[in-house]
This record gives sequence, C-alpha cells and structure tokens, in this order.
Amino acid sequence: MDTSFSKHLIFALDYPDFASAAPILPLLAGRVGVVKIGLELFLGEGPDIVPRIRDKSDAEVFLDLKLHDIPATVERSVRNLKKLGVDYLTLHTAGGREMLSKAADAAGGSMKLLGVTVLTSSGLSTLKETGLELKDDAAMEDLVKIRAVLAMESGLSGVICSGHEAAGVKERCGAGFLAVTPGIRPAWSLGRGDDQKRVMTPERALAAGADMLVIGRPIRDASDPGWAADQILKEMAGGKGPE
Ligand SMILES: O=c1ccn([C@@H]2O[C@H](COP(=O)(O)O)[C@@H](O)[C@H]2O)c(=O)[nH]1
Repeated sequence: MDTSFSKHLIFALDYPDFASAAPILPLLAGRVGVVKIGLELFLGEGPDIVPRIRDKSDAEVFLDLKLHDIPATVERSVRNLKKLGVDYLTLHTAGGREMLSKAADAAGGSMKLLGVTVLTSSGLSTLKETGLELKDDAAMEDLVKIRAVLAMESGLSGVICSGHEAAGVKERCGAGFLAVTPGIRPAWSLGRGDDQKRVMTPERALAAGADMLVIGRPIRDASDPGWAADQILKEMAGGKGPE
C-alpha cells in the first residue's frame, strides 16, 4: 500500500458511539493521518471520546463541532475544548469576525482552527431557502473566498470548502492557508445519491489545490474499508498533490 498521501486523508468517524466506531480504527491505521470526530459521536459519548480514540489510534484528532454562537460563548467553549488536546477544531465563518477572532485568541495556537465557509451539502437552492440568493456557481465561489479571507484575517489556520472552491481559496489566501475539502466522492462511489451537493473526486480536489480531503461514507460503508482507503490513496497519488 502506498501511504505517501495518508497525512492528507481525514477519515470522518461518523458513528453513533465508541463501540461502533472502534473496529474500523485498526483497519485504517497508517492509511489515514487524521480521524474526525463529528457531532454524532461527540454527543453519543461526551468529551471523553477524544482520549478514547487517541488510545486506539495514532492519527491526529479533528473535532468537527462547527461552533456558531455569540462571540463570548464561542470563546469560552474553545477554552474548554482546548483541554481535550485535539489537533483541529471547526467553527462557522458565518459567525463573523468577532466570533472568529475571539476563538483564535482562546485557542492560542494550541490547535488548528478551520472555518466552515459554505457546507458542501449546500447548493444554490439550499442557500436560497435560507434567504441568501446567489446567481450562479461563480457567486458561490466568491462567497467562499470572502469567508476564507475573513477566516484568515481573524487568525484561523484554514477553511473547509468544496473542491470547486479550493483553487480560489489558495489563490486568495496563499499556500500556507489550509483548504480542507469534504464532499469527496471517488468515481466508484459516485451516483449513490446522498446529501452532498458540491462533490469532487480525490484526484481532482488535490489537483485544484486542496491540502486535505475529508472522506466518510465511501470508506465507512465499503465492504472492505482498508481497500477503499487504499484506492483513495492511489487516486490521490495520481493527482497533482500537495508538497
Ligand atoms: O462542509 C462540510 C463540512 C463538514 N462535513 C463533514 O465531513 C464529513 C463528510 O462525510 P461523507 O460521508 O464523506 O459525506 C461528514 O462528517 C460531515 O459532517 C461536510 O461533509 N461538509
């Protein structure tokens, strides 16, 4: 297995509890550089899930809580989450500059903060439902860029965006600012129809400038998750990958 791209592969550990999540960890050891704990698992087990996952895996830990609240609440939450010793934490850029800056101050460089720009499950019609009417995909790219610049100016380490906006984020924010992309669907998993709207293959997302790919269901639901991760790593190696 070629693991040269494993540190750029984030596996979304989307399970209801530790007992269902634990069996896949040894199958993915060495294949994924980061495991992502989302709301489902965090709420199912509580904060103690972080050390329990660390015990079972050498991968970095990404806590995907997508914080979005008034600045004081987010600041105080980040102070608490800092105690868990995670490597990455997400928050919504839509919370605005004061919220993002306070979060960055509270984190104090102890973990990388990533700002969600526009969820990859949102398309133009999803945003319209919420009162944000964008003309076309170019306007979506512009919105993502505006939010990425806001995140950078507020002291975050990078953003979550789809592969379609990765090039614009890198061009506007520079090579050192992370573009982390979910909504990744290898060709062999496309067409299954799920909630992701702005999707891209691993190879194309890396070629567009994504630094790290977040992948859940194509690995989690594969009959052989180790094989699925290896296929994805192969596809990543075929693209113009990061340094
Ligand atoms: O815009 C976003 C932000 C976060 N996610 C999370 O990534 C994974 C994707 O899982 P798949 O099964 O590969 O769709 C999931 O945990 C989301 O909460 C995202 O998809 N889009």
